[in-house]
Amino acid sequence: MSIDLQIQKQLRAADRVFELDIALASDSQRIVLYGPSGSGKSLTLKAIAGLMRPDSGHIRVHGRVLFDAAQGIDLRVQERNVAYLFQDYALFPHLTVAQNIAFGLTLGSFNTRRPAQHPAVMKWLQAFELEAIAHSHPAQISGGQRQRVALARALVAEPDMLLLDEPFSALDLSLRQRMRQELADLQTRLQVPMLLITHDPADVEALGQTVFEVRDGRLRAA
Ligand SMILES: Nc1ncnc2c1ncn2[C@@H]1O[C@H](COP(=O)(O)OP(=O)(O)OP(=O)(O)O)[C@@H](O)[C@H]1O
Repeated sequence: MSIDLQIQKQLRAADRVFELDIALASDSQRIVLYGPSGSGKSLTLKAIAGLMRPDSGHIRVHGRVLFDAAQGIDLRVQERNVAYLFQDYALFPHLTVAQNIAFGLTLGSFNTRRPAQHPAVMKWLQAFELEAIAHSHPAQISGGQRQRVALARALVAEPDMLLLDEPFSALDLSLRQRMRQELADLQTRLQVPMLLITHDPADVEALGQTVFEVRDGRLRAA
């Protein structure tokens, strides 16, 4: 099973209460959570990554328990072995492309001085055709290149699952189409299970092998 998740969370803000109550289990390699803004997609993704703690339930990825309220298990973000690709990619502006990718490595092997020489960093620079811009900074490269750098940084630690938050929203239309195809090809090549959240039907079309629709904090099979 790629993922087995059942979580509840109640969030209060001023006079509003939002109830998240999500249960999904799938062994698909490409899962898409699809739904309108404010439906609970990001909260679900954050719970898997360990950035939001559910009130109750459990989360298992690849058979590994990341969270289980009843058993008192709540692995730290660094222990979860899942990669999170943020909507705006969250690259470090003061680090080069190679340094950004190296940052995704576990602390023991992180070497800021010569990251472009690290075998794992070299592998991803080559895989994403980023060698020529290895020493550039994020502000000096294109949107598509930035996305590839963010993907490389997410994948360099060989995660059990790749979590993607609206990965194409920052790109213009033509690039979006191309990057969708790139991501689909990449997923086929690497066989890393991915879970993507989006409100864009074109993402569902291109990448959704298994699709769940999220409405008002709950799922319904799409
Ligand atoms: N810290 C918080 N406190 C209170 N309410 C919150 C908090 N974080 C999120 N919410 C509420 O929970 C609901 C779901 O938020 P979430 O970010 O998961 O939506 P989403 O489906 O990812 O939307 P979008 O596509 O706009 O990012 C929203 O109504 C939001 O206002």
